[in-house]
Amino acid sequence: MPSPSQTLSAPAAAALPAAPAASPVSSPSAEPVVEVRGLWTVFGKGKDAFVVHQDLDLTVQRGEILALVGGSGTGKTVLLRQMLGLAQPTRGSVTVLGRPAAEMGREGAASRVGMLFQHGALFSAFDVLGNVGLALQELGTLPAALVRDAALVKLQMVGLQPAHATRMPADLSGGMVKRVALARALVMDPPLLLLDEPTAGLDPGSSDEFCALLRALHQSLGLTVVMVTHDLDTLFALSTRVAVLADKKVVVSGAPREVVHFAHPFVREFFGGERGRRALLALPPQAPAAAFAASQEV
Ligand SMILES: Nc1ncnc2c1ncn2[C@@H]1O[C@H](COP(=O)(O)OP(=O)(O)OP(=O)(O)O)[C@@H](O)[C@H]1O
Repeated sequence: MPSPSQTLSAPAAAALPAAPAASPVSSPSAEPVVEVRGLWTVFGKGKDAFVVHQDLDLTVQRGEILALVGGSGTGKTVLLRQMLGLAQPTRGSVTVLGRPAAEMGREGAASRVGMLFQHGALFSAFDVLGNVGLALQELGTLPAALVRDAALVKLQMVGLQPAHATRMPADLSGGMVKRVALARALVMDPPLLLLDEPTAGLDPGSSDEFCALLRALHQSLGLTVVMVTHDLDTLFALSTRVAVLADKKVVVSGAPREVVHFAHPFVREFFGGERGRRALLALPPQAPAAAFAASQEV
């Protein structure tokens, strides 16, 4: 059993059946997309200071789908916001594609990182096409027709029709809101996609469909994905690696079927029980990405 902060590495990986050769776009390579080093996040000051992250390290390699899990308030969403450059570390660094995330600026962020916020966070005053094309329109450098065409392409990519383009967010189903939000996140073709509870609020059928869409886009676009999820079905359906946030840092990371056995109260509580067993049993005998994910560094 690995010690805290340890990656489930070579020995654990060796215990797994050999993974089939993965396609080039989805294979994690030794090329970090996200590097978090010595991260401290402290809110408040003096006697009110509240430490969320304490000397946290995390590396996300190209092509991974990393699931970040942890108890409520452990700083998962804050960490995503730091990767997007929307929140600053108190100390330490968060680097995306070799540059400090905080220095990306709004346009730079949109072309490097796409974010799917929990519940979609669509602008209620704009129709579907307006929401999807917003980041391109804000650049101010493209003709309106081009922005419209690019947004239509992205709508199609997420399985929506041109007929949906003029609908308002209030007239969309939960699954459609997620798809529109995903199209918006991908409008500038970012290599990194951040997902905050991607299937929250969806019924099981819509959740499965959305997972299938995410898997297909990860494969076809060669995306690197970091997702926060409490949903075990989503975690096991998508992730190539799981990182557990507890005690203010990443206490373990590795292939999903390995991390479930890590001795930590949160891991026992999160993966234990009937739901965890069911989700684990539903895994194919050799999850394709599991073996190579097990050898990644935390
Ligand atoms: N801007 C802020 N100012 C002060 N405290 C904050 C701020 N943003 C987040 N926090 C606090 O930091 C902690 C971590 O928040 P975060 O939303 O990242 O948790 P989480 O792990 O995503 O939790 P959950 O799973 O419940 O969504 C919480 O206690 C939250 O109240």
